[in-house]
Amino acid sequence: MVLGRRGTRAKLPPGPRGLPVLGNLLQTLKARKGGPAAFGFYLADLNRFGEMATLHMGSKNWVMLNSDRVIKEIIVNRSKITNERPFQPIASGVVSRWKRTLLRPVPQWIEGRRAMHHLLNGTSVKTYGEWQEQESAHLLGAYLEDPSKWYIYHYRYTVAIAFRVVLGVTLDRPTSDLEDFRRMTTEFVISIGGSAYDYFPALNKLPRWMQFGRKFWEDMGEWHYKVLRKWWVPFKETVSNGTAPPSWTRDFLMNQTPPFMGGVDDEAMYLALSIISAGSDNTRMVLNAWVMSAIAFPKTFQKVREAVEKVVGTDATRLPYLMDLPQMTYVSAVIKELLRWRPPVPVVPQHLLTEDLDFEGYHFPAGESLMVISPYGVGRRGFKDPEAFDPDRWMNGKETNLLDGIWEFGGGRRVCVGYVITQQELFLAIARIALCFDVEPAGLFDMYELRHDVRTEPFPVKMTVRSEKHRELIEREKGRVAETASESALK
Ligand code: HEM
Repeated sequence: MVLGRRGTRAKLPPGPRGLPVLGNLLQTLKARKGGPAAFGFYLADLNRFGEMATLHMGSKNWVMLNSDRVIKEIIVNRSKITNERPFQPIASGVVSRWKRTLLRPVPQWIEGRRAMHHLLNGTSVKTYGEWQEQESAHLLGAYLEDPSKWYIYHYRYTVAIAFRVVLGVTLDRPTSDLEDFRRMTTEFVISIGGSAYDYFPALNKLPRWMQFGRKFWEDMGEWHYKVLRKWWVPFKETVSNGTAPPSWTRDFLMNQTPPFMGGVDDEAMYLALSIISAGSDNTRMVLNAWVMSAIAFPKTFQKVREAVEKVVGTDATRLPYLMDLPQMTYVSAVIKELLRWRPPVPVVPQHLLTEDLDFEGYHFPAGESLMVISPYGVGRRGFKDPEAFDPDRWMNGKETNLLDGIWEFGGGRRVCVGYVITQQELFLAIARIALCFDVEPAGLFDMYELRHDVRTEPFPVKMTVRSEKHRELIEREKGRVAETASESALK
């Protein structure tokens, strides 16, 4: 959809030289295929062109926003004209049936966004804190039982919280379903900007037999739909037979007058499960990155422990709770540094400009300029020794404001709805694990290789409970919350 004035001549910031027609498309996709580290270096290198750099991506122009200042100016201060999404017939259409909120154009997005505010506003998020404390106690319990599966538990922990927030019930899905759900989320993310059809929308008008590679995306979309139904139908049955406990999905989403988006079942399913999918995978990647930081920079791990013990004491009598978050500022600084150091979302989904914009000598035409927040660009600009993991760089009095200086959650009207929940669950997991467990490398590792997509252990780590007293502390807390959290799901 193009809402702005068209036909005006662009004057765009400089960028790397590209090929005729394809522009920088192949070099960008090649960098992305090289894995998060290679892609990160590629994106960070665009800083040499300045606070903004242009990538010509087929028929589209990505304006990479590399500094805090220009992101505030363009995405936040001008959010009225920068909150649209581009037309993406594959990622949004074929793979998502036009129903995933993240990529929807404004007219279809707005109602879902309002609905999500009911779920994730400041007051509701406080209620979820108690559940997060319960789920994190089970995370520690699972670590005790079989520490070699730490990476599996990270995902269970983040899904269990999102599942409960959205559907009101404790997680009851077997590991195989969780694997499918994770794979679905990863594939969706890869589909964003992953297909030639989204860079050259004209290709979609070719006769069907000439649309090479399209079947791959169609099969993906079909499979995603099946996975979503497998999670949704049992929940819907509990709503129908009156056994579903109160939840936002049961009481708000499925019970709107007039019904949400016309009451279409798939609408509610995509919205509810998209929140679980968005809410779990990124957070688990940050937790894994924290484990990497702990083995690569053990002094920072030690400092987390000291910051926690300064508040809860050194005698293993109590765990940290959410009420401790304001005092444990170093833990908050660790979270910000993780988001800078290893951003799980290397490029924020593109924001389409809907009115022509003249900005600092450049002219960005509406409808064809895609404003792209670049967490690697911002996170590598003006930071001393940016490859080092150094939470102290965030100890500036604004540690607990996760959005200050961090653009990993996007910005403007599309900003992530779940960042407060994320902050709470990362805080609990990091503070509690650092208090109770020793984390050491169990072999060779490369601090750039987080291997988020593998099903096995991504890098070799040995987790050991610190002492008998810490074991007892975990057992006690686990017993206290046993009736309420997803204990069985953590097995
Ligand atoms: C480290 C954790 C997370 C990261 C890095 C992250 C990142 C993002 C980003 C970059 C966006 C798009 C923003 C934009 O376009 O400007 C987004 C949107 C979204 N996020 Fe998050 N997110 C995280 C955690 C969560 C959690 C915990 C939830 C829910 C419980 C959540 C739910 C969503 C939803 C539903 C959207 C789409 C919002 C819309 O369509 O308006 N996210 N997130």
